[in-house]
Amino acid sequence: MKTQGLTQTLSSQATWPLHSVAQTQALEHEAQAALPAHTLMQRAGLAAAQLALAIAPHAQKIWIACGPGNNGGDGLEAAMHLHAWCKHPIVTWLGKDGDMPADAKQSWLRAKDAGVTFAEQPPVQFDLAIDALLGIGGQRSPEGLMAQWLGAMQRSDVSVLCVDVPTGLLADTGEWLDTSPQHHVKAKRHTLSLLTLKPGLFTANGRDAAGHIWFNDLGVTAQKTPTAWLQHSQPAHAPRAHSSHKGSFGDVAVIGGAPGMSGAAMLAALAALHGGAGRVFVGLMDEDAKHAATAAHPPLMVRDITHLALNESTVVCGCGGGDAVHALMPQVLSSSQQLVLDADALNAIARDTALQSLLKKRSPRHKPTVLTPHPLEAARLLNCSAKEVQKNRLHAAQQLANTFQCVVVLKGSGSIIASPGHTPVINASGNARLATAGTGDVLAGLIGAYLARSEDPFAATCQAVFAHGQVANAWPSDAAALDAALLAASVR
Ligand SMILES: NC(=O)C1=CN([C@@H]2O[C@H](COP(=O)(O)OP(=O)(O)OC[C@H]3O[C@@H](n4cnc5c(N)ncnc54)[C@H](O)[C@@H]3O)[C@@H](O)[C@H]2O)[C@@H](O)CC1
Ligand SMILES: [K+]
Repeated sequence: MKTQGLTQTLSSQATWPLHSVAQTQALEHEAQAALPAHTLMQRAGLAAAQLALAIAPHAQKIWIACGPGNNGGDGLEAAMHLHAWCKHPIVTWLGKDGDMPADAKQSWLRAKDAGVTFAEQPPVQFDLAIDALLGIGGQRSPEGLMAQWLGAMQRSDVSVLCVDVPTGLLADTGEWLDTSPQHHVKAKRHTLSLLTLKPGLFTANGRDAAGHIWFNDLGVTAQKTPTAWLQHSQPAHAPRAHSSHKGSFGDVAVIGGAPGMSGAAMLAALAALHGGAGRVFVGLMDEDAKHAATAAHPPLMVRDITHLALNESTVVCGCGGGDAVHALMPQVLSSSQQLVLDADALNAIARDTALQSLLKKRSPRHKPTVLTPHPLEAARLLNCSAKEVQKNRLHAAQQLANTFQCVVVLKGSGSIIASPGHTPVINASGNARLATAGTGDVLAGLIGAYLARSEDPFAATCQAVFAHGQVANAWPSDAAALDAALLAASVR
């Protein structure tokens, strides 16, 4: 077993394994059995103290809020180091003598012996706060003193370093233990994930709660298949061969754009074009919009829907389709070689069990399908509420994928890509710039382009989702606001 692990920022690796709370606890037990007692907590505390110095090198007064369990023990260990390094840590601690885990008790005794300052209340002024209240053992909503201390941290402008997990966040799902407004986090935040990276840090409320994420494996290597993978970057596109031609990169056919909504289909089509599809056909449902669309975008081939070669194309269906798209769905589901279903196409399927049967038949016929629901569309397909979907996004995405034998992209902060037989992926790119109308249409078109030139629908979908988010990440802060048209023109 390695010695003290290294604290890393996530940019050093393209993908990261994410482990559930149960897997992390099993790993912790194994490692503890192989190491001298108390080793892991000492490593955790040292890593937290070192990171505190790195993120706030000039901080003198450091408030460390410690909870009753081992997360609090990590905070107490950190306090000892900061004290030894001539900083001024002040610990407020919720543990009770005689009623605490053995590791945390040892740390408490050692911190007292070392002369660390303990206080009943947080200091009025502090330069850095360390949240060591709850980690992966948090099971109920913080209340009383713990809630007060969390509120004080969250109201302060001072940076907060969360040990392992932001207190109150469920490490498996990224849901808050409660929905109280104290979670509107203001301060700059860092989270040091210990032993493993947990999925809840990257999806649902996790990204806002955790801020900048750091990882230290405490010198322990996780061997088990992870619960999910984090996609943090992606390989550059392979260069196009000189001999390639428009047929080398596949045909995408976009179907949608009912009267008044042709813009949505055009966004998807433009994204497919800029995303590298060889040829992009558009079957607009709004007859009156066809001329204008052809004139405005000559590279797109606007056609009658009945003239599209569905059985030779990657079809993107549903963007701006309205209720009228329902009538087209039996043919789209039966004939399309590869298929991306978005928006109104998903709503049509959710309402009609006959369409659901057609969708389920596609996979056995080797016709890959990608569904791109946002949480409400996913809820309609799963016959539950959007709240239930958000409660466990990994589970909801996998359930949809298994039910319909499709690749599923569950959109939202930390989009999830699931497919039967694959470990799900959480996408790390993207930000709130994408929270604007039409970005979902762009994503559907881009997935179409990536699918059209790939043999592996799951990998192609993961790459397209990452590339879509990456445009928002790279968008200059002083440039015009990123709208869907700019996004469609910028995707690659
Ligand atoms: N045991 C060890 O050696 C190690 C522990 N580690 C740390 O230990 C953490 C897990 O420790 P625990 O399993 O003790 O769990 P936590 O410390 O996360 O919290 C569990 C404790 O808090 C109490 N609790 C839960 N919700 C509460 C609430 N709302 N209000 C008040 N009390 C509440 C529980 O009754 C229990 O006593 C990890 O997240 C990590 O920070 C890591 O440092 C790895 C090594
Ligand atoms: K914590």
